[in-house]
Amino acid sequence: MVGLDNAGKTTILYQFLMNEVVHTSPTIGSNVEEIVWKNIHFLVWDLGGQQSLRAAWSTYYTNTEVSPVGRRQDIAASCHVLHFIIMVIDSTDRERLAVTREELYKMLQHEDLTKASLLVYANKQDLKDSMSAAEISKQLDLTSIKNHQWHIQSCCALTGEGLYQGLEWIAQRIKKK
Ligand SMILES: Nc1nc2c(ncn2[C@@H]2O[C@H](COP(=O)(O)OP(=O)(O)OP(=O)(O)O)[C@@H](O)[C@H]2O)c(=O)[nH]1
Ligand SMILES: [Mg+2]
Repeated sequence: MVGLDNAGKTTILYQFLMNEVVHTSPTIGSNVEEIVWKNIHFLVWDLGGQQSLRAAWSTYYTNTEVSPVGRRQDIAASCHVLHFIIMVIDSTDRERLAVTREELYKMLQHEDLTKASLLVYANKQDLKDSMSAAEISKQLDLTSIKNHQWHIQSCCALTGEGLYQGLEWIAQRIKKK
């Protein structure tokens, strides 16, 4: 799970895990949690989005299924593992959408992510000056993405609205494989 700082990644992760809004501070490094939903184990890596930390994102692209916890390596070895990119966007952050776009296309070109599908969360829809998913999709030129499956989902991490619809899209993609 990637995206610029302040997008709401950590808030989303813990909303999934605990059904509540936790107090966050900017992530330095990463958080990793396992979310189980509809019998699917999502091992979610939440990466810090500050500019100085973005260069480190690519170090997570390989072997994302292997966590420091040995038990999960067993799970990874015995199960069908698929990789997804979840990109979280602060839908009010118009000024930095171009930066997000740059980071997104850099990721999609990375050789370790050629098979990854992309879920974009247009977060912070509760704020009245937020851009719609359609507007963000247009600005990011998502329709130009041909080599990756993608989907954009509007959401609000504070209420949880839209979050599971995003996971549902991932679940559907898993079923089709
Ligand atoms: N209004 C509103 N605020 C949100 C929403 N989601 C997250 N926030 C707030 O946005 C701020 C940043 O959230 P984080 O989850 O820490 O952001 P992050 O993407 O993890 O940031 P980094 O760790 O620096 O990359 C916090 O104050 C959150 O409470 C949302 O849907 N609506
Ligand atoms: Mg964070």
